Amino acid sequence: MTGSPPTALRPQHPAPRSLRSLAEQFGLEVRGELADLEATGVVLSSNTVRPGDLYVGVPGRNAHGAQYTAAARDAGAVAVLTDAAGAEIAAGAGLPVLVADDARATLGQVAAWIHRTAENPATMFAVTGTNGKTSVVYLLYGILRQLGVTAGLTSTAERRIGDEAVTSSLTTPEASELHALLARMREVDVRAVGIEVSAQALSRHRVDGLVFDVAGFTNLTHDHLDDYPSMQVYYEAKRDLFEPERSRRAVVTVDSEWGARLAAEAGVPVTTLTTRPEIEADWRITVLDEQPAHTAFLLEGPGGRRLETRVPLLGWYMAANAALAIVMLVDAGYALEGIAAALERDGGIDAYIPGRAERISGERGPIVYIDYGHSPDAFLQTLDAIRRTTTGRLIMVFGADGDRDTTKRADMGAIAARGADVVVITDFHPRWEDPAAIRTALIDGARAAVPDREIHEIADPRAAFRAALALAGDGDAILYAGPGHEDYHEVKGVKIPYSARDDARSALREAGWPA
Ligand SMILES: CC(=O)N[C@H]1[C@@H](OP(=O)(O)OP(=O)(O)OC[C@H]2O[C@@H](n3ccc(=O)[nH]c3=O)[C@H](O)[C@@H]2O)O[C@H](CO)[C@@H](O)[C@@H]1O[C@H](C)C(=O)N[C@@H](C)C(=O)N[C@H](CCC(=O)O)C(=O)O
Ligand SMILES: Nc1ncnc2c1ncn2[C@@H]1O[C@H](COP(=O)(O)OP(=O)(O)OP(=O)(O)O)[C@@H](O)[C@H]1O
Repeated sequence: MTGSPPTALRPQHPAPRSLRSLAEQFGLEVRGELADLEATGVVLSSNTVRPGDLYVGVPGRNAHGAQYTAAARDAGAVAVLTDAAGAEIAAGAGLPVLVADDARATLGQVAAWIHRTAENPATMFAVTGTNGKTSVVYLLYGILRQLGVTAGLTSTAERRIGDEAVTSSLTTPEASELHALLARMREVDVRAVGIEVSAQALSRHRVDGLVFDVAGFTNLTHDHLDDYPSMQVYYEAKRDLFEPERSRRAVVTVDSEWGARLAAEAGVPVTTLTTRPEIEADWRITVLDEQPAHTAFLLEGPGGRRLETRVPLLGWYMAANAALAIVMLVDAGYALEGIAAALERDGGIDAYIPGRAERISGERGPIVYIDYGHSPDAFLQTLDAIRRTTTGRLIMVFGADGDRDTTKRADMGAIAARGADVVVITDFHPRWEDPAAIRTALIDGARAAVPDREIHEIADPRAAFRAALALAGDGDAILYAGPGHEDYHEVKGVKIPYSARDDARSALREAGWPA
């Protein structure tokens, strides 16, 4: 990994594609002269144009992308693809214009064509659900490596090819970035790819132009109700992944009613998986042992197939995530016996998931977990998992996103107050909102649920974590939920450097504990 990673991974030896053929292939209206022009890439932002790229200008919340055609031209774009309104805007910029009815809806197929995604031999795995997507993608990646398979992934945290990684901005990249990433993976002979697919990605055409070999579903709980008017509409956005246009087959966790509905309504063959003894499913997970540093489980499937292993992470749900990854591999054609042998050889699953219940404390002192959970169910599950493996007190530090689903704040406060002995409420990406008002919403939720819970309100996250640490001793646990792998705080449009993991390590050392 380099010190200053590039923002996107692209093929280093792209094969040029004729723009005239592209226009014919996709029935695009051409304004201007294409002559023998060729494109070697396709991008959605003028800021990422490289010479030879096709720039795609789509309407956004703030601007029409066609407004940046001149900037794209100056950076070396050979043409612009946009809609009718964009074509008017781009007219004076001196680039040939390709016109589509809906440029964003065309982008996926165009990017797939330019990067020849259909010829990519890698097995493609998609993972969706409210919580657990990143975890499953890293677990797939880890197990594939244990099997000796060259693997890649894209997640909320990173885009990763072997040991090369860049930091992600979106959970699921825009289609232009995704197909370029897959082309780069093909150049280095990646044979299997795990792709985290958000509901927003499905709604916004980011995974168009790709048919996944196996799609996996974790769960569906309250989140993103700023983007979707109801849980039903949020569910429908996810369900779209489980249609033949997007996937060949699916593995669905049926612990929840949403999962059971999905298994019944999916348009592709479904294999089911559960952790609950009372639910019927093809595969069943039984948790055998829960420890702060690992969870052991038994996976049993059709025809008496079994696999007993452990995942180096806290919580029953990590066993569920690991089992989902294993069943997805089996459905893609990897032999369960081969997986079992590789895991046994290595003493269990070998995976590192940045900032997911990541233990950053040493052998002595309070156990400190930094987690990315920022939804009510994620809080519930992580608190429960820590409670089950901790003898001492449980102190939780958290805040809530500004300018995101405000309806979940009261629940987040309530769940924290019920699950933790002490709650420390702090700031977390206030963005353009008043941070004090966000804290108040969380505190009100907490007080309504448990009026006498010990609650501290400390705006500065560094001070909040140190206050939590001052209250903790050997045998106690601190859950700092929200920041996970992130290395910034977003305040009024500015990303201020802040790594909860680094800061918590420093705080532990300042307090005389190993970290
Ligand atoms: C609401 C939404 O989806 N917004 C996305 C959208 O931004 P926007 O509509 O504000 O874009 P805009 O600023 O109006 O610009 C319009 C166009 O001009 C282009 N432009 C703009 C400026 C410039 O100098 N040059 C240029 O080319 C932009 O790239 C864009 O294509 O297009 C941008 C470029 O692709 C995205 O980065 C941006 O995602 C934002 C950051 C976002 O937060 N999206 C969220 C909703 C999201 O997708 N989240 C899920 C979360 C998953 C989870 O938690 O599970 C995800 O998958 O990440
Ligand atoms: N299977 C699961 N069921 C419930 N909660 C889970 C599960 N897996 C993970 N979590 C919780 O959700 C948090 C986020 O996990 P993860 O990053 O894997 O989910 P995600 O779906 O990728 O989230 P995001 O889309 O926000 O990146 C974890 O730290 C944990 O608290």
